[in-house]
Amino acid sequence: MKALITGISGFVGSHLAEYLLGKQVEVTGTIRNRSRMDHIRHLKDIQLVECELRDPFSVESLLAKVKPDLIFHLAAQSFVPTSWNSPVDTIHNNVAGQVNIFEAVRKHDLDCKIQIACSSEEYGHVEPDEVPIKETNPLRPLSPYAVSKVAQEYLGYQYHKSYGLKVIPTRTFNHTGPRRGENFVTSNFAKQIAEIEKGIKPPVLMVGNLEAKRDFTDVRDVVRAYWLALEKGTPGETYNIASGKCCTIREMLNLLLSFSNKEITVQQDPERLRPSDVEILLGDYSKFHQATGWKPEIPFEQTMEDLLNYWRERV
Ligand SMILES: C[C@H]1O[C@H](OP(=O)(O)OP(=O)(O)OC[C@H]2O[C@@H](n3cnc4c(=O)[nH]c(N)nc43)[C@H](O)[C@@H]2O)[C@@H](O)[C@@H](O)C1=O
Repeated sequence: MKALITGISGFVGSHLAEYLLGKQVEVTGTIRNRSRMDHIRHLKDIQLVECELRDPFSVESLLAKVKPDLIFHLAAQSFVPTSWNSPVDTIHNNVAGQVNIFEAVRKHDLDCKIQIACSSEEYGHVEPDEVPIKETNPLRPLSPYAVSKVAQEYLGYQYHKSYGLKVIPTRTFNHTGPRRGENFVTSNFAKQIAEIEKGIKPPVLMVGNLEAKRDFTDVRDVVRAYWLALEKGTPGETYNIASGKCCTIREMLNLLLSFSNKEITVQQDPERLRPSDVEILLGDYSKFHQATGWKPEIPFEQTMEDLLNYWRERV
């Protein structure tokens, strides 16, 4: 069994590679020349291919060579604030990259299953009586990033219907754990605490909007879900991957602070506020559970402690 992971050097890609190697799957991953390699340097049994997904020729030759049975399409511009600063780049990167993959699969008549990493951000504005959110909820995206994910998902549907591609979109809610990029809120706060503990930074933790509510799953549960999505999911169907619980960003911060014995004050940085923020994301993952048996296993407290310890070893 051969798997291709786009964006293997990223946060989720590196965890997925570890998981697949544990299942004796042959793993090939795409990187770009500016990719950081620190998350995958320890993985000796993977093949790496330099590939710019926005370039159709590069993608075509990759797929002709690898001929994977499974594709996990994770590569994306995934930071919501960047999508306001560079909307065209986000849309181009996320949408064109995926179309190039679909076109190459079609052209080479590859019989593979394709998971596409879609997002709870697609739901965007959610009414109070719509939680926990089911897959049937309207999509009201609130950022260029969210729109790019809606486009990716609809293209998955269209290529499935038009050409029979076995596409399975996963709408994953927030996920975190060791190796989470430092821009994202959980890692950003954990890194600041680790720096304060080491005396590298004054004991003032900078924050944005603490009132938003998010549903966090551990990345190690998420990569298991991606494997199950391709093993047991139905092509053309979309699945929520979530914990079914949510907390405010303030509650998440307080949990992180409870692991530290430093006196830390919290200060809002207006630069960290967004033109529009999704107020609440709380997912219903029962459709995915029924299809695959998956449920999250790692408690949130453990995820956050592991993340803080990850940063304590690095700053
Ligand atoms: C499912 C979805 O999940 C992620 O998108 P996100 O929810 O935007 O993630 P985040 O960690 O940047 O923000 C979470 C919340 O936290 C608030 N917040 C407060 N203070 C800070 C702060 O200081 N930094 C950041 N980054 N956020 C802050 C911020 O305003 C927002 O309400 C991506 O993986 C995305 O790719 C994806 O698909």
